Amino acid sequence: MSCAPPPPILRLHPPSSISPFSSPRRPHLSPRTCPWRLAAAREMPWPHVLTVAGSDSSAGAGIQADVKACAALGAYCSSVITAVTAQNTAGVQGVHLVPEELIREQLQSVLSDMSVDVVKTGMLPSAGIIKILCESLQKFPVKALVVDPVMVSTSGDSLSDPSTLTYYRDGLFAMADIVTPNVKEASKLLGGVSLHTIADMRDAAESIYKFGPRYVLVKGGDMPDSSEAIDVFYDGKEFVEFRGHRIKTRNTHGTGCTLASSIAAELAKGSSMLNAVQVAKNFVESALHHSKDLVIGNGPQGPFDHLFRLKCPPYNIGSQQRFNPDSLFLYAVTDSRMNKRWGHSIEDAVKAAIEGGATIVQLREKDIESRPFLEAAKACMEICRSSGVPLLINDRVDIALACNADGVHVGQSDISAREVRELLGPGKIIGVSCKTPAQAEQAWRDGADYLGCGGVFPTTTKANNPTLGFEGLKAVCLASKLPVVAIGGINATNAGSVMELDFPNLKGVAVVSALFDRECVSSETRNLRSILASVRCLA
Ligand SMILES: Nc1ncnc2c1ncn2[C@@H]1O[C@H](COP(=O)(O)OP(=O)(O)OP(=O)(O)O)[C@@H](O)[C@H]1O
Ligand SMILES: Cc1ncc(CO)c(N)n1
Ligand SMILES: [Mg+2]
Repeated sequence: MSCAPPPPILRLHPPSSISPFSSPRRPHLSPRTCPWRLAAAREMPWPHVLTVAGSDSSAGAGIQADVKACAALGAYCSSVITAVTAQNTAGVQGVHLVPEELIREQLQSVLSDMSVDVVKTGMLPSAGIIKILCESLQKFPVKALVVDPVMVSTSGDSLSDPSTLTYYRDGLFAMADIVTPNVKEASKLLGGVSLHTIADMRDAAESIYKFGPRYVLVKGGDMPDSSEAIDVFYDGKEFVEFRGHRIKTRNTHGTGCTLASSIAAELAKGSSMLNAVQVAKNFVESALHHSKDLVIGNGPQGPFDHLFRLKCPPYNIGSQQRFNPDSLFLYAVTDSRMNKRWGHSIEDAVKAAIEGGATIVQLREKDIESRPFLEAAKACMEICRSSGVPLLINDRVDIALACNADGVHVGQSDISAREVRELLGPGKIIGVSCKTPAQAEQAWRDGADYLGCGGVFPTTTKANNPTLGFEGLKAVCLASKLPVVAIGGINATNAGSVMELDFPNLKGVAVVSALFDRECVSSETRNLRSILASVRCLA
């Protein structure tokens, strides 16, 4: 590509007159004087990412990928277009830069009006454009800046002028929260060093960090001969390797743009940087997995489906309430043998637990046939829905899907939380039983919503279940940011002492026999709830 000077194109209006409309221009409204803002009864925040990037006519990368990724992850995405490219699945056929003054104008229009949370950059083809962006960001500071230093397309075509290197290194990087080069870009930024191993990627991340960003992620999508796609993250002190399955597919056009936009969307939603990168990495991997056999175009590199989740069950993205960790407060876990012993049906047991104040229910039915289990699960769903209590199913993703349960709880020997997420989609709750910090870390990486940690006390409900004690519970709570519910041998006598531990992420207790191996489930639940509430001062 030749970036300077841009190839001539048919101009609709001369570059000197940026606005084709007659003046005066619309003024920039202040939020305080805006009449429709004053009229709004309640403002709902909408996480907002502004992408400053190039258009890709094939819509797999660039602005088009950014808008789709943000939409898929629930963020609004506005766009300042820096260049228009002619691309398809074979490569880049043409590039035309948008006049710099119009880029400045686009930045001013969006940043002055639209409460942008995070700016994400993609193709910034000229040094002048980077300079304008730096000036605009100084004038309109945002919460975070994600810089994807796009230089070459995966097809090998150049997407930026060599003079941009200095402006990236000496200007934009110092303003960035995270910089996300692929190995080729990292090499260019560092004067052509060759990167072949994870150790090389770490060295590169360390060197790029010195240009001033808060975090660096060197992406390894283009590293050859590996069953894993490994990205190296560096925060100035420690390295984290983000490892995912390498999906065998030709449809990888736009993975880099999508990763950076997904990080931006998660940051706009309030995530920490590590969490944002993990969610983004999982999102790209899932999207590639779901798109691996799609065919579009005749060239060697196709686009993938950012909106793959719309095709996943349960087809109801966005209709689910977000998981509220406080619902773990009094977690009732059913057991069919206990119900049989006391002559309770599953439905009656669940109804009674909710009457007594259970805040979440899990059906853990180990010895019941699938069909009666599903019938009972559907009846329990109705009971739970009408009382606003989430219902999870232990282990059985098929039953959870069939009754549209609120989620699934899995143990260490069940299918992984990541696979459950693939099957259930993003709106559902996933819990994982964990005994160690390493298991907790894995559950978080797999996209779990909460951890069940135990057995805290000896229990007869589960055979061969080692007791962790308070020390084991503490280790898991301290090692994880996820909410935790304690489980194992918890009853009215010892529940208070568990809640008194008062770790910030220890949200409640999960109980089986102390609720269900009793004649009157509702009064046992009520009693336990008042014990917990007296410790946590909750009514
Ligand atoms: N085949 C694959 N399977 C799984 N993950 C992949 C695959 N290819 C790339 N990734 C992941 O996608 C993300 C983007 O990395 P990549 O190195 O492809 O960026 P990029 O070269 O800038 O992308 P592009 O230029 O195509 O937009 C990384 O998290 C990387 O690990
Ligand atoms: C417009 C645009 N931005 C970024 C990339 C990198 O994938 C691309 N191919 N095209
Ligand atoms: Mg790539």
